Amino acid sequence: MSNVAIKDYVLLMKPRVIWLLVLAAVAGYVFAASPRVNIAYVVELTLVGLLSTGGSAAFNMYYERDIDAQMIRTRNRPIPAGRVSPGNALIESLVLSILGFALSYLWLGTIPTIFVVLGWFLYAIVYTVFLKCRSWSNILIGGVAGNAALLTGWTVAKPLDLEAILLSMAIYLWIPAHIWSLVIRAKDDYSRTCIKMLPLEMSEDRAMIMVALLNVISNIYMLFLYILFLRNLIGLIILLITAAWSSYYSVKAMIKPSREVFWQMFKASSPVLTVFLLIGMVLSIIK
Ligand code: HEM
Ligand SMILES: CC(C)=CCC/C(C)=C/CC/C(C)=C/COP(=O)(O)OP(=O)(O)O
Repeated sequence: MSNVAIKDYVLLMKPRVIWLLVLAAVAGYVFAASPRVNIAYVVELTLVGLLSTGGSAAFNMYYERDIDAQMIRTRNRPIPAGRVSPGNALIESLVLSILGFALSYLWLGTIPTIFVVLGWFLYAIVYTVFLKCRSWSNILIGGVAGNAALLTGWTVAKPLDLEAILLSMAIYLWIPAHIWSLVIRAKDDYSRTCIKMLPLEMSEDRAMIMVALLNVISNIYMLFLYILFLRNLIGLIILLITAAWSSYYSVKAMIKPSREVFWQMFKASSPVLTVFLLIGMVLSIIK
């Protein structure tokens, strides 16, 4: 198999995206296990996370190959570009996913595996197959898969509890601004497809105000969690700076709305969640 082909089979896993899902799962574990963190579980969660989220992403690319061909952002993906056959992509998806589920059960146990399978099913089947072209509520239901990623890690160390749910809600509340900021910026692209997204069902001005506000609400919620659970001034200041940077784009969008500022908001979304998870892990271990 040539290097090009291997690269395309890796691209089917959406590596630019799933690394943060794996970090969410590892962070869930560290939040629950601190200060007694078992590196073996961190490695196992990383491998299970890569396999299961990568398998779900490959299934999404297989199932949505016709939609991907319609959007400028996605038409050069391996299947619409003709570099990987749909059949091979489906095989990769199923092999990765089943291996991920099996290793999760062997290494992590029943409850974490339930969250892995739940996350996979919510994203690959409920969101991708049933809702994406049927209702703008697709991300409100599919977004629970984001909770599942963090809860997979948490339940390796502790039973599910209110703290776990509140922490996982940082991801759930982060998703709408994360995806809808991209939808606003790529409105013409999305409008060519069957995909339903709330910003496409309302005036652009109202969509911009809604997403700008959701972005600020998501940032405030993450700061609230730090104050509630971590109470570390340095960590709070670091998150505050990151959240302020992200919220700056919301303020900019409110003053002078433009599609470009929503691209900047989208690109700022992952760093905010990354800082929240990373600093949260460090503070959990040292507190
Ligand atoms: C229903 C839930 C979600 C939807 C619909 C969604 C949608 C998207 C889309 C359309 C992209 C652009 C992909 C591309 O063009 O390659 C993206 C990028 C990304 N997503 Fe999400 N996402 C969701 C949940 C999540 C979650 C839960 C995480 C992590 C915890 C995440 C992490 C990322 C990252 C790291 C990127 C790359 C961002 C960048 O390029 O700067 N997403 N997402
Ligand atoms: C535990 C587990 C397996 C969880 C699954 C996690 C999860 C929430 C995955 C969503 C991340 C992702 C690849 C979104 C792309 O959305 P999209 O398909 O709308 O993006 P696209 O338009 O770029 O294809």
